Amino acid sequence: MSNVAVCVRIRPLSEKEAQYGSMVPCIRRSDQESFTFKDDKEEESVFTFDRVFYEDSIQADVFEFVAKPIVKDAMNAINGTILAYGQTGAGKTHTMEGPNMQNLDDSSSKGILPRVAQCIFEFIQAADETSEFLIKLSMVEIYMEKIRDLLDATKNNLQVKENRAKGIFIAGVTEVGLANRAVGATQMNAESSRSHCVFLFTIQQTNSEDRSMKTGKVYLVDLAGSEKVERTGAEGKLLSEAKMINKSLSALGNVINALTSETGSHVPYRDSKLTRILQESLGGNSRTTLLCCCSPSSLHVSETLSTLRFGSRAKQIRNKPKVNAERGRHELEQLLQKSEYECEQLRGQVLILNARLQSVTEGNKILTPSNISATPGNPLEPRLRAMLSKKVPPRLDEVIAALQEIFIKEGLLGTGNANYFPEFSTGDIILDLPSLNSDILTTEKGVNGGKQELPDDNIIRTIVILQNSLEDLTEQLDKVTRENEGLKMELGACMHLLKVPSPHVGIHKPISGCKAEGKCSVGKPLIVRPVRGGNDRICELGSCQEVQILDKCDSTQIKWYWWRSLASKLMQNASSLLKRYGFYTSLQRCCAR
Ligand SMILES: Nc1ncnc2c1ncn2[C@@H]1O[C@H](COP(=O)(O)OP(=O)(O)OP(=O)(O)O)[C@@H](O)[C@H]1O
Repeated sequence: MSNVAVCVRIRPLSEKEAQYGSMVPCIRRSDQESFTFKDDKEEESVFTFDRVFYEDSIQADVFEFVAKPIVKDAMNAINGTILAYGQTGAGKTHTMEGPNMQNLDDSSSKGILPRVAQCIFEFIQAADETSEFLIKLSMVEIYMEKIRDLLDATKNNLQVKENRAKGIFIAGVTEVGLANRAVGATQMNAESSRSHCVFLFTIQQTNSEDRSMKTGKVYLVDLAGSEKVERTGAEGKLLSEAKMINKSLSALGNVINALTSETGSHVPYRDSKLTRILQESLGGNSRTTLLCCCSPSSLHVSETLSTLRFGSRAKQIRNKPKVNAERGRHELEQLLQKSEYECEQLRGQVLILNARLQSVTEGNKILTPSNISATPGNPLEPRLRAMLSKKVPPRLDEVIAALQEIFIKEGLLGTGNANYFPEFSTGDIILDLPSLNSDILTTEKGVNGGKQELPDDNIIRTIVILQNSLEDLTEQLDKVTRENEGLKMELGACMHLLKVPSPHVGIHKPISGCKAEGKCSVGKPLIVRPVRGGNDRICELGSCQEVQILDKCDSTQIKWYWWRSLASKLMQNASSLLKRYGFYTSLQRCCAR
C-alpha cells in the first residue's frame, strides 16, 4: 500500500496580483516540504506535503520529482496518475503542458506532458534488446459531464466501461484530430479552460522471446478550475458550466472523503465521469500524485486554503499499485507444473483422509497407537502403528508410503497406481497430518487417560476434525484445479501468440484499390506484418493488402528500425507533434511524409 503523494506548486505573483504590492503573500516558505499559510483572519497554520515547489521552481524540477518516477513505474507496468488541481489561473496548465504548447523549442519551459513523451522514448532507447514497445496516446476532455474525444470531434459523448482485462477504460476513444478543447473566458483568467482534460499514455511492452506482455498507463489530468462559482462572475452558459465543473469536482471531493473516512463508507465513483475515469487512480491500483497549484497572493486566500485542505485530505488515500503483466510461456509452464503438483498432493491427502474417516466411522475406533491393536481387522500395518506411536511425529512422506502400500494391499488402489502419490518429501504439504494425529491423541489422553476404549463423543470429535479437514482440502483442491484451468488457458493463448509470424520490413508498393495509396509514397519503407496462415501481408500503417517484401529482419532489427525512425521523427518534430496534443496525428503522418 502506498499513499497518494501530494505536492504543492506555488506560482509567481501575476502582474495583476503584483499591483497589490503592499499586500503580504499568504504563503511563507519554510522548507521543501512545509510552509506557513496565513488566512484572511491573519491566523497562521503550517502545511506539510511530500514536496513544495515555490515561485522560483523550474519545470524540470517539477517533472523530475512528480512525473519521472511515475513514467519509470509505467515502463514496469505499474499505472500512474498525475492530477493538477487548483483554482483557475493557479498554474495547472502551465505545469502540465507549459506556457506554449505551440512552441516546444523552448525546452526549459516545457511542462510535464511533453517531458513525459520524451522520457518514454528515452526509457525505450535504454530498454532491453528483447523488448518491443507500442505507445499510444489518447486525449479526452470532460465537459458538462460528457467525455469528448480531443482527437476526433465527432465523438462527443464517450462512455466509461470496465472489464476484467482492461480495467476501467473509455470505450471507442480514438487518436486523430485535436483542436476543440472548450475554452471560455471568465474574469479569473482570460484563457480559462472550463473542462477537465485527460491525457493517457499507454505503454505496451512485449518480450520478443516468450511473448509475455506488460502494460503500463500514465494518466495526466489537468482539472478545471476549482474556484467557487460566485467568484467567477459567471452567468448564463458559463454559470451552468461552472456548476457542472463544481459538481464533478465535488464528486471528486466526495470520493476522497469516502476513501479517507474511518467508517469505510461507500465510495461514489459513479457520481461523475471524472471520478469514474479516475477510479483506479484513487484508492485503486495506480501510483498517484496530486499536484495542488496555488497563487501566493492574499487576494485568493480562501481558494488557496480550500486547495490546500483538499490536498491534505487526499494525502491520506492509500493505493495498492500492482504490475499489469501477462505471464510468458516459461513462467506459465512453471506455474502450471507447480499447480498440477499441488493438485496431486491434495488428491493424495483427500484420499488418505477419506480412508481414515471411513476407518474411524466403520471401525468405530480411532486410528491411534493406543487402539490400533484393539480394532479387529484394522488395516493398519505394524509399520504405520510404530510410526504413529513415536513421540516425534513421523514424516508425512513415510506415512504416505506406508498408507500407499496398505491401500494397494486392501484393494483401495490398484497396483498400477503404485505411483499415484507423488514425492511428498519436500514437506510443503498444506495439511498437517501429524499434528492432526497428535490432536486426536491429545483428545484421547485428556478424556480417558490413554485407555484403549474411547467414549463415543471423542470418536465424534475425531470424525468432525477429519470431516472438516476433508472439506477444507476438497475446497483447496477445487481452487487449485480452477487456477490450473486458468493457467492452461493462459498458456494456450501464449503458445498461440508465439505461432504468429514476426513482422518484416518491406517496401510499400501501393496497388490499385489501396486506400493508403494517397498517403504512402512509393518506395517508402513501412512495417508490414504477414497474415497468419497465408501469403498476404497487411501494411500496418495503411490498408494496402499487398506489399513486396524486399528485406526480412528479425524482431530486434524491427524494433530498432521502427523506434529509431519514429523516435527521431518525434524528437525532430517535437513542436508539431505535441502542438496542442497533435501527437497522434503526427504518428499517422509518419507514413505520409
Ligand atoms: N510557475 C509559473 N511560472 C510562471 N508563470 C506561471 C506559472 N504558473 C502559472 N503561470 C502563469 O499564470 C497564468 C495562469 O496559469 P495557467 O493557465 O496554467 O492556470 P490554470 O490553473 O491552468 O488555469 P485554468 O484552470 O483556467 O486552466 C498563465 O499566464 C501562466 O503562464
